[in-house]
Formats: sequence, structure tokens, C-alpha cells
Amino acid sequence: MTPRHPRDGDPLDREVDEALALANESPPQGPEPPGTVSEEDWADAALSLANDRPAQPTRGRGPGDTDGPRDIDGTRDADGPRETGATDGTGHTGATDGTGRTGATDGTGRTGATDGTGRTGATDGTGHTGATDGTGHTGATADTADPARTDWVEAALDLARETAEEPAVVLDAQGHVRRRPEVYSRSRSSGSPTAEGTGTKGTRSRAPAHQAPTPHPQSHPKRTPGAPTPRTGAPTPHPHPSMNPPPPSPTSWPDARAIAARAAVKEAAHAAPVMRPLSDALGQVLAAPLAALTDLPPFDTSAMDGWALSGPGPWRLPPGTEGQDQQGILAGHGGTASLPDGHAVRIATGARVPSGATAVLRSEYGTDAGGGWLHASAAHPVVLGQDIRTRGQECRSGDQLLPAGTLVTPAVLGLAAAAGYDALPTVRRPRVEVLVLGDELLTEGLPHDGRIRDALGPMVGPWLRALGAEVLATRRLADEAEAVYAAVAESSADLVVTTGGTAAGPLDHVHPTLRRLGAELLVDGVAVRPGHPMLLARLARKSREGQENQEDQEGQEGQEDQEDQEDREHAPKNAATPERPSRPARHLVGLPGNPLAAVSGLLTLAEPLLRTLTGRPAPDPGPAPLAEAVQGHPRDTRLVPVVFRQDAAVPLRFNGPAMLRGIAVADGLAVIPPGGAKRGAEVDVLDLPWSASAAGQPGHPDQARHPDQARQRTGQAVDGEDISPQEGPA
Ligand SMILES: Nc1nc2c(c(=O)[nH]1)N[C@H]1C(S)=C(S)[C@@H](COP(=O)(O)OP(=O)(O)OC[C@H]3O[C@@H](n4cnc5c(N)ncnc54)[C@H](O)[C@@H]3O)O[C@H]1N2
Ligand code: MOO
Repeated sequence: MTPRHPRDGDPLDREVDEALALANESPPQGPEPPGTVSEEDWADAALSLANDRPAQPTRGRGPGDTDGPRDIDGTRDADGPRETGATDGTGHTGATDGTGRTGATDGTGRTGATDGTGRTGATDGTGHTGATDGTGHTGATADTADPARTDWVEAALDLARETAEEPAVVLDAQGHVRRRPEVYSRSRSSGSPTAEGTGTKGTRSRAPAHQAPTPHPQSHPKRTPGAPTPRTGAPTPHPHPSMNPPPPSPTSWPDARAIAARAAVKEAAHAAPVMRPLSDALGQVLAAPLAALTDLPPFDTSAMDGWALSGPGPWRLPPGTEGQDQQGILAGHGGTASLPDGHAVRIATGARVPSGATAVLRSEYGTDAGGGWLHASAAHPVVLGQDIRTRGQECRSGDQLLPAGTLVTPAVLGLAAAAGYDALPTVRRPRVEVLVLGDELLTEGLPHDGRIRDALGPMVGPWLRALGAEVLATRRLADEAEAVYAAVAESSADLVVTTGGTAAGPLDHVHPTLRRLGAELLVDGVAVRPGHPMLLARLARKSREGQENQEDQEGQEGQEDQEDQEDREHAPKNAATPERPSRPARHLVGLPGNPLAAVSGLLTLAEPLLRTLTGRPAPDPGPAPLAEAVQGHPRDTRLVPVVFRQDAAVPLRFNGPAMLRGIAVADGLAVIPPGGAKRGAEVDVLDLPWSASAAGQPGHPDQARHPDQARQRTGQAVDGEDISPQEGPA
């Protein structure tokens, strides 16, 4: 397709523009205008209001201009309160005001949850706004508000207000909701991971968790606009007693990543390195530092075709060797006689320089003067040592060339071969099995009869492979408790990754399976959007003895025997094989079924876990400035696909939990803190396994972050090319 605003410049820019335009539904001005309410919906618009972010324009939509994903996802991607609120009871989502405009605006440019009257949403039901600016334009009122929506907005504000000691939200003199940013951070740093069913509600402030939250506003006397939310220590009835009790409080996103990175430390230590021939080592990780087995170069070599010289000229050539067609000393030949002072001998590039030689004269700079004499041209006086690569110039035998944890790239293979290696000690690849849950999933053809294509089966395995795992299998399972239980119980993998079934619906079998298996839930829900139902569990491996007593475990037994045998075959011959104390645990990462939520789970839990198991160093993504403001969730981190343009991260619009269109063209996922990030704010960007820096040498601080930087780095490498003093300019 043709971009609407083709840019001058290189074809790469144009390609990126085209991809961006596609990913952004070809908006006339490229990516989403700053602050546009994305697919995440009306609910977030109201929460944004509660977070007191500036008014943000919303793109107008004509009547009948529907937004499929918004209609669908707005009602099913949200959590409980949002689901209520995002629906106006007419079958329209709250994101629509009935005029064809999206609901996040009141038509004045002010944001808020529109009620169809031109006024916006969060109301106390009295006609007074819950959070008004006093101008009548606000934010948060509706005389005619739908009761369900009112409920929801109250619930959202309640969440925003919920506090232990200090009010999370206060209204200022104008009635704007002001919040203290820190009270939204659900840091669990002091707590251990919550086991399923035993978790206490996480602290939302710095106050101790045992303090009672603020009562729901419906149980309050009406507030006067502008008045601060009253403090209270009284216990709070749940706002909707008919609802199920809330799930255990989620782990904060940074804590979840840290827990996942630590979860398999013991298992990583347990795994013996695997010796792989160079031909089979690409993409593996070095289990030990790469130390040179030889000097490089191993002997003094000629850098050019020409003559090896001894002392100042002119030089006498060996009798009978005059003429350009004489070969002299060739590469790959053994020792030659010493070169006496005042003599020269023809030599080829790479050939061993004879002892006594003090320089090499390139063939184009010397003249065979006849009579057995060689002269250097006056324009190229000979410098001592020129065009000789001296032994050990690059490294001495025993020098450490690369640290453990280095990714084996083609260049590493070349270096290892040059340094004398036939095989490399590599970290054993963790074995992973992917279980795709969902009766609604089709493996081919077009969606039909309520069934959709499985987007995760084709994606998750290769993604895990890119993270260094060996994927044993991707299996599609019926939504049956026994099938899920059997598959998890019998898996021999170090890591089982499930997709779907993490929530609490009737067919969500992951939690019940983990309960039956007595798994330890290290992470059960994460304060991140999308992806909040993701989980990480530790499962016991059945002991060898245990299996022998169980006939139905024979298959697994055989498989583990085979694994052990493979380990032994690959183990370094001279390496001391550590005694294995016991079979280590295995892990399960439960990815939510919504596809972008599953990606979020891959980067939040699977990546750190596999990083530990594969011995790779932690990436150091470093911050990047946002090209546009990004709305935040009030409590949770958001992960938003971005592309790098110039030096900034441009958020992509197709970032809904069920969408892959943004991530498919993204360079990374921006980490948006609770409350959102302004234009220009520096945010971390998680690399994708195939993005520029991730493909670079791990551990190198100057990894390129994006194409611009990659280009820069290449330029630096060329400019700074190491030209040895002995060789002279080529
Ligand atoms: N009452 C609540 N319901 C839900 C909540 C909640 O907090 N309370 N959270 C929602 C969120 S957020 C997510 S994410 C999902 C997670 O649910 P599951 O992990 O149990 O996933 P499923 O229900 O199986 O599927 C969700 C969604 O994703 C589609 N899906 C599943 N697998 C695939 C696949 N391989 N390829 C493409 N699409 C897939 C599935 O059809 C559903 O549309 O729970 C919400 N519910
Ligand atoms: O948004 Mo859910 O968190 O789709 O994963």
C-alpha cells in the first residue's frame, strides 16, 4: 500500500511507515494522536479522569463507523468492574455515546465517560459529579447515567480511592481528582509470593496490609464536591455482595519478573553443560568462558603478497627466483630457512614469515631491478615491522576471549574455531512443552461457527525457542479437566507452558490442575495489562523411585533415561560431572488465552525464567522517550507495543489484549507505569527476542537498541577499525 504521507528518505523509513500505517489502521497522520483512547476503552478513559490526566482528544467517528475490536473487547477484556461499566446496557459498549462518537469525549475535547448527554461520566447519582471541575464539563457526572455504569464508575473511583492510612484520592478545590502516585504501587517487596488461596490482599499503599480499606462510597454519606474523601478505618463490605470474592491480589509486575528470574536458579545450577560440536552450537549459550587454546596469530604471518625483507634495502633475491611468477613462501607451509640481513624472499599473504625478516614489502611497492636485486619504491619507504602480523597480536593462549553466557553466533563460531576449539561447552537447553487449551480453536482454515484460529500454537513454541528453549512439543488439548491434568502431570519437560484456561471460568482447568498436583504457586496473577491472569508454578518432579512404582509413568521414565543418557553423551569428557542430589523441580507458566496477554506472559514470566535456565545475562533495556503520551492503568503496569522512530518509542494503536497486529510490527513493548506516561517520558522498552539488541552479544553495554542505533554502531565499527601499526593502511 502507499503511505498517505510518503516521506523522502531511505526505503527502510518508507517500509516502516507503511507497516505503521497498516498497524494503525492507516490513520491520516501516521500513528495514534497523542492521548487517543485506545482499544482499552471507555473504562480506562474514566480511570484516566480519576487519575487527573489532561483532557485528550478522541478521533471522531461517523455514525455507523464501528470499531469491531472495541465493541467486543471493551466488554470482555476488562476485569469485573470494567465489564459492567464498559457496557451501557444497550448492547453498546460504554465507549460509544450513541451519537457515533466514542465515549471518551464530551465533544468539548474533555475526556471522560460520556453519558450520551454530552456530559461525562463518573457520577454519584445525585447529579453532582463525583469528580467535577466545577464547570459543568466534567468529568464525572450524569443525571441520566445508566445505573450499571454508575456502579462501575463508583467502583473504579473506589479502587482509586481505596486506602489504608492515607487517602489514595483526594479532590482539590476545583473538584479534580488528585491522587498520590505512590499509593497505587502495589509493591509486594516485603511479601513472599502468594500461594493460591492463601494470599492476603496486597497492600495498595505503604501502610501494612492488615489495615482495612476505605468503605465503598455507596456506604458513605454523599460527599460534597471538592471535599476530601473521608478517612476511615472501618471494614468495608464488598460493593457487590453477589459477586465472587476477589482473586488473590496480583503480584506487581517488577516483582513477578524478579520471582520468575529466581525461580529456577537451583535447576540451572543442577544442569550439566553439554559439549556440542561447532556445527551444532549455533544459538546455544556458552556454559564456560571461552579461553584461547593458542596464540592468535599462532605465528608471525605476512599480511600482504610481496617480499619478506631483512634489514634495509636494496635486498638480494635468492638466485634463480627473479620475476613476478615466482611463488616463494606460500601460506600453509611449514618452517623455512632464516632470512639473512640484506636479503628478500617472495611471500604470500598468510604465509609464515621467516625468522630474520623485519618487514614485508607489498608486491606493488617493490621493483625487481634485475640482476637479483629488489628495490622499494621511493614513495613507500619501508617501516620496520610493516605488513607483518606478529604472533599473539590478537590473543595469547589462555586469554579469555568471551565470558560464560555468551550467545553462540556465527562470529563466535568463527572465533572459537580460530582459537582452536572443535566443540563448545554449552548450557543445556531447557526442555519446554506447550499445551494449548481451548475447544474453540481451529488449526486451519477460516473461523466459523464461533470457532477461531489458534494464534498461540504457531507463536508460543517459536517464541520460546527464540528465548533459548528446546521445544519438545506443542499439543492442543480439549477443555477437559482430565486431559489438562494428565498432560501436565505426565510432562517430562523442565517447563510446561499452557495457553488459556488461566481464569476462573467453568472450563479454566489450569488452577484446578495445579491444585491437584500440589503445585506451589509462585505468581498467581500479575498487576499488568494485558495479561493479568498469568501465573507461575513450581511442580515436583517425580522421583525415579516413585516412577518405578507407577506403571503409568513408564513412558516418562524412559524419556528421562534418554535425557540423562543424552546429557552423559554431551557432557564434556574431562569435565567433572557433579553429583546430582535429587531431580530438580519443574515449572509451569500459565499464559492467558488472549493473544497479546499471552505475549505479556511470555515476557513477564517465561523470559526471566528461561534466561536463568539458559544462563543468559539479564538484558539492560534502558529507557527510551515516548513519542506520545500513553494512558495508564490506575494500578497496573501496561505493556504497549512500540516501534522506534528516530530516538523515540512510538506506541502502536493495536494494543488490545486480543490483538497481535501491533506486536507483529513492534520493536518492543514499552513498560507504562501505573497512571500512564507523558509524551517524552523515559520508559523501559522490553526487547523482543528478535529485536536488534536482543540479537546482539549479551552483556555488551553498547547493544544497539533499534535500527538507528544499529546503523550508528556499524558506523562506529567501520570508523574505528583496528588497523594494526604493523600493517599500514590497506
Ligand atoms: N470474570 C472474569 N473474567 C475474565 C477476567 C477476569 O478478571 N474476570 N479476565 C479476563 C482476562 S484479562 C483474560 S486475559 C482472560 C484469560 O482467560 P483464560 O486464560 O482463561 O483464557 P480463555 O478464557 O481460554 O481465553 C480467553 C480468550 O482468548 C482466546 N484464546 C484462547 N486461546 C487462544 C488461542 N490459542 N489463540 C487465539 N485465541 C485464543 C479465547 O477464545 C478467548 O477469547 O480471561 C478474561 N476473563
Ligand atoms: O487483558 Mo487480559 O489481562 O486480556 O490478559
